Formats: sequence, C-alpha cells, structure tokens
Amino acid sequence: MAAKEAWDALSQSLGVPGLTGIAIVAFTIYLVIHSHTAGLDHIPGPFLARYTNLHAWLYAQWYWGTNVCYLRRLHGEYGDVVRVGPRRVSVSNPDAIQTIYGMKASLNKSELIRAAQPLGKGPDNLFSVRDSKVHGRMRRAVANAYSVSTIVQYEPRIDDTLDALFKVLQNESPETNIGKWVHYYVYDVAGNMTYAQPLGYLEQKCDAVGLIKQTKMLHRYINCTMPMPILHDIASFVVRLVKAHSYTIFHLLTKQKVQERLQQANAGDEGKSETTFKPDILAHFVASREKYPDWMTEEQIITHCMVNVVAGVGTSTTSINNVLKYLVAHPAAQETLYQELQRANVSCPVSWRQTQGLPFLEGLVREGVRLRDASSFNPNGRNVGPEGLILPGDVYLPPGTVVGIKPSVASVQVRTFGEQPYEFCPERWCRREGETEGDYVARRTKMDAGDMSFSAGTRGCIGRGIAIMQIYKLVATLVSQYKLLPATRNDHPESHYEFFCILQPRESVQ
Ligand code: HEM
Repeated sequence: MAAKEAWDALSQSLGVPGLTGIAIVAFTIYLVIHSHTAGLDHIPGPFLARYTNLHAWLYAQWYWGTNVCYLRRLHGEYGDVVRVGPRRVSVSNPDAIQTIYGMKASLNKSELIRAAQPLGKGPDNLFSVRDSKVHGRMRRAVANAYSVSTIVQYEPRIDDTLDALFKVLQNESPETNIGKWVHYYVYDVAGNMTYAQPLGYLEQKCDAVGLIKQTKMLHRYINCTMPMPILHDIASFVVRLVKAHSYTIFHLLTKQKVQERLQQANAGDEGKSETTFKPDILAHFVASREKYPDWMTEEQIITHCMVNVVAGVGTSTTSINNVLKYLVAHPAAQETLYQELQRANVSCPVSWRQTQGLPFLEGLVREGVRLRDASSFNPNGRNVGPEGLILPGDVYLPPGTVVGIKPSVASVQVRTFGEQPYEFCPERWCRREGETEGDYVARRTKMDAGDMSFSAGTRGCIGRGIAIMQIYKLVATLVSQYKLLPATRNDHPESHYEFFCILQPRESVQ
C-alpha cells in the first residue's frame, strides 16, 4: 500500500515526460553495463553495435532483398575480428575456422538460431537444435541416409526428375525462364529423394505445394527476428497464447507419407514397396528406428523429412543459376565445358560417375556455390563455452560470446582464394599452366579448408553430397544437350531465382 502511494506521488510530481526520461536513463545505464560486462571492449567495431543488437537489425532490414553483405564492409574497416553486437563477434580470418567450428571446440549453436526454431511449441530439428551433445545424438540417428555410399542410391530419383525437366524444356519456347525451371527441378528432386514423390512443381508448372511463397515469408521473418531473437520469443509467446497452429499442405503431405511408410514397416510389408529396390531417404530414416528408437519417433521423422526438403532448395537453386548465368555470359567457358563433357563421352542424363574427374565442371560448381547470394541468412554463430576461446592472433573471447564466420565473408578472402575473390573464376580451382603438382595441392588444400559454403565441423552441411550430385548432373546434362544463349527479352524477373536465356538444342548448333 505504501509503495502504491509512493508511486502515485512520484508519477504526479514527475508526470509522463519525467517518467519517460527516467526509463530512458535507466535503460541506457543497463545497455552500458551490459556492454562493458561482456568483456569485449578490446574488440573494435561500430559504436552503436557495442551497446545494442539494433545495429545489426537495422542493417539486416536496410539490405533485405539486395545481395549486399554489410559484414564484408565492416571487416574491411575494422579488421579480422569485429564486434557486431554487445556480445557478438564476427571473424574473417580463415585460420579461425577450426578454432570455432572444429570437433575439439564442439561449441553450441548460438541464440541466433532461435529465429529458425519452430514458432510456438514444436520439436527442434537438426538445423535448429543448439546443444552440441543433443545434436550429436540426433545427427548419428540420420547420418546413414547421407553417407557417401548411400547417396548414390538416390541417383535414379534425380534421373527421373531430370527426365521430367527435359520434357518441360522441349515443349517450352526456346527463350525460357530457366531459373524458374531449375527452382522447380530442385524442389521435385528434394521430394523424390526424400519420400519417393516429386512435389509436383514440374508437372503442374507452378508452386504446387506453396513452398516458394512460404520460404519467401520465412526468409523475411528470419531476417527480421535473427538479429534480435527476442522478437522471435515474443512472436512464439503470442502463438502459444492464442494456441494458433496451422498445418500447411506440405506438412500434411509429409505426415501422410511418413505414416504410410511406418504402417508398412510395422506390418512387415516393406518388401512390396518400390523403395526397397530404389531407396529414398525416408526408407533410411525408418530403418534407423530400430537402432535409435528414441530419436526417430514419428514426429521426429516428419521433421527430418521437412527439413530435408527445405534446407537445400534455395542454396542449390542459386548455385546452379550462378553457374548458368556465367555460362550464358561466357560462351568460351561454355565451349570448354562442352568439350570436357564430349571427351568424357557422357550419356543423357549424365551419370554421377561420369561427372567425377572433370576439373572444369568442378571449378564451375565450386564458384557457383561459393558466390551464391551473399545476403542469405545463415545463423551460423557459435556460443563460446565456459573456458573462453582464444582466436588466432591471441584474441581472447570470454564465455557467452557469440562468434561466427559467415560463408559470405569467408568466400571473399584474398588469402584463401587469391586475387579478385569476388570474380566468378572456375579456373581458380584447376591446376594452372606451369604450376607444380605440389603448389597446386597446397593452393587447393587452402581453398578447400577456407571455403565455408557448407560450413565446417560437426554442424557442417549434412546434405552436401546430395547437393553436389544434383547440381553436377543438371549442369552437365543441360550443357551436353543445349547451347545457352543470352535472352533477347529484358523483362525484370520476379525474384533472384529467375532468369531468362535461349536454349538451342545441340544438334541444331552449327
Ligand atoms: C548448395 C547447396 C547447399 C548449401 C550451400 C548448404 C549450406 C549449409 C550450411 C552453410 C550449413 C551449416 C549452417 C551452420 O553452420 O549453422 C548447412 C546445414 C545443413 N544442411 Fe545444407 N546446404 C546445401 C544443401 C543442402 C541439401 C540438399 C540438404 C538436404 C538434403 C541440406 C541439409 C542441411 C541440414 C539438415 C543442415 C543442418 C546440419 C546440422 O546442423 O547437423 N543442405 N547447409
């Protein structure tokens, strides 16, 4: 009662402006204390970033939809280690990759990943789980589905999707939105490999299960919440409060596929299934239930399948489109690739085995992946553990600091990739004229170790092999069948997943 009377007296004497002033001063004092107790005063960075994550948030909103990575500029200005938030540090030195992402450090994912966790209440997935021990168990349960020896079993499913793509292209006018068809191909490969069903993009020639629209909204949401994960917590709280839940067509389709397969397995009917002879990823998930029953419940298998479909579509599409755009603009490079494919006597579709040992194809794809959308979200920060962390150059980071090396920052390091790292240059991955074998191996080892496109260590991309296989096969088959020429139309594509070119069948090429 006394407290209430004191509060009434104070608010009457100060009024609203006075109380607002006190609140602002108190909040500023909190920000200053929060900043100085982080133990990061020795790390340079923008003034505002020392006190609030609003700095990162503003930049993320400002550059949304552009291909600008503001962290590259900050590293240019402040050096290898930059303070980008009160308790956040961005690193550009490739020598720090093992320190931060290596098995020995085994750091937990940072709070930034919260933005990619399910809204409201839902199971964590392989991508979003933070604790490295929990993640290790989850990953072991699914690892077999992604091993080098397993993924070749999925090749017939990529071939089926390539057939579908080429049928569409044959019936299209030669000047076509190849970027859009690539996007549809990648979605259908993902569905076909995951649960033996293309998602219908190439057949229906549209966003068949709404994933393109949803992904766009999700990226917008993550771009807004990731720099300040408290915004995600507020949204999650509201969702829980109103008990809102909506199931998308994609979720229902995945659930149905998983339930059908689990019923078959429980009834001992797998022998009759097509996937016994032509396994998909779900077949491996179901098989792994026996060994990891607690980690492969129905709900978890549904989540793994959904992540599997959405995790690699945008990245694979932009990588392929980068390669194709380069080939359209550089006819000589296209000819080099075509000659390489001719010498390898490739079939149609080009097989995974035939794509091995083709250095120019490899160089093209490595550049396509390395230089994909720089602004793409990637909350790959890690939390420094209780012992702290010492970065190369003896820079100490105290416990609780969020530290990371963004792929888009690592990808433009001169010390890793040589001169003009912003240039798309497939030859940088090949042995140069006059270069000794030893020098080439040393240069390649450095580039391989410094390329963060698929991240590194225990949380590195589990789908890397699958991504590379579907990209190699598409690029090689397309260029072996068609000559790609610049479009004559100049209408503005709707998204960076789209672009036009003319496809001239190879037999008609003079
Ligand atoms: C060019 C294509 C791709 C690129 C550039 C890419 C990139 C990445 C990166 C950078 C990470 C790690 C993020 C971090 O460190 O926090 C990651 C993780 C992951 N990726 Fe990919 N990815 C691609 C394709 C795929 C595909 C096709 C799949 C599925 C078949 C996939 C599934 C995953 C999963 C499940 C994770 C989480 C792994 C874990 O935390 O254990 N990715 N990816």
